Amino acid sequence: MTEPIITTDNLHLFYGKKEALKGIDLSFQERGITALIGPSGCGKSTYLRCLNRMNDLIDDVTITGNVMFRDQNIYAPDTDVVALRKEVGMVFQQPNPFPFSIYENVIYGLRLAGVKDKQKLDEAVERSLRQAAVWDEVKDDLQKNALELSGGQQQRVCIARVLAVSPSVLLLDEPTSALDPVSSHVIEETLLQLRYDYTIITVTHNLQQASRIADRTAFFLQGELIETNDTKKIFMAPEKQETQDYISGRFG
Ligand SMILES: Nc1ncnc2c1ncn2[C@@H]1O[C@H](COP(=O)(O)OP(=O)(O)OP(=O)(O)O)[C@@H](O)[C@H]1O
Repeated sequence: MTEPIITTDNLHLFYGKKEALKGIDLSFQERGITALIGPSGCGKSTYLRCLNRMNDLIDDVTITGNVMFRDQNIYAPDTDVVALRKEVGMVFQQPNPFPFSIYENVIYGLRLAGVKDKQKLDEAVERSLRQAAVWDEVKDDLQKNALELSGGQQQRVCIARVLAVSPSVLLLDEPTSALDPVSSHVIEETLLQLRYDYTIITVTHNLQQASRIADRTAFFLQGELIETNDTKKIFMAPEKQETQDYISGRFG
């Protein structure tokens, strides 16, 4: 096995005095999809947000333990958080395009990074929209306001916006839960293609979705990681009783 791309080691997180993550040891190999599952409030989103320091934006959060991205401890004081979030990008539950054109949405990060070369920007737009499987639907009207697209198209433009800055890791927080079944299916198919090139970590409430798309699955309960394994094993032969109870619908 190669070195993991992300490792968390004894990761604890407190919101004020409330401990939301209770010492999570988990690592992710490069490429492929890992699903984070578990009942509401178990800490999935909190954990995901630790991986690119999104919890920094929340008041009164205390984090201890290590989060390594390759050989870099991302909570080290000298971490360049903007550079980190370029490498470890995030897509949220609600599609959140900016209120301007599809083109400008996709190149947003590149503009921030100072890229001005029109040909480079055009290439990045086409590459990213193709990878996000929305190019054919929008290529004739890239100047259209992204807010005029359907929810599913908006979400794929948001994925393209993250891909445009060439990340290594994609974090997705319930990326389909605000979408209709057809759009959700298209996003799932898109992720199944992207898994060959990117390390994808997705939070999902939808166990069928986890079993359809994830190579590996991690089950969280009350701030603890109960079990992680190949998805087939988690669903067919979990090692822990709590996992069995959860996937068979006994709680959550
Ligand atoms: N900003 C916050 N301030 C205080 N407590 C929070 C905050 N965000 C989450 N929590 C608490 O931390 C715990 C874990 O929440 P988190 O959102 O990570 O769970 P989750 O498993 O993603 O839940 P869901 O599936 O409902 O989104 C919960 O008890 C939640 O109430």
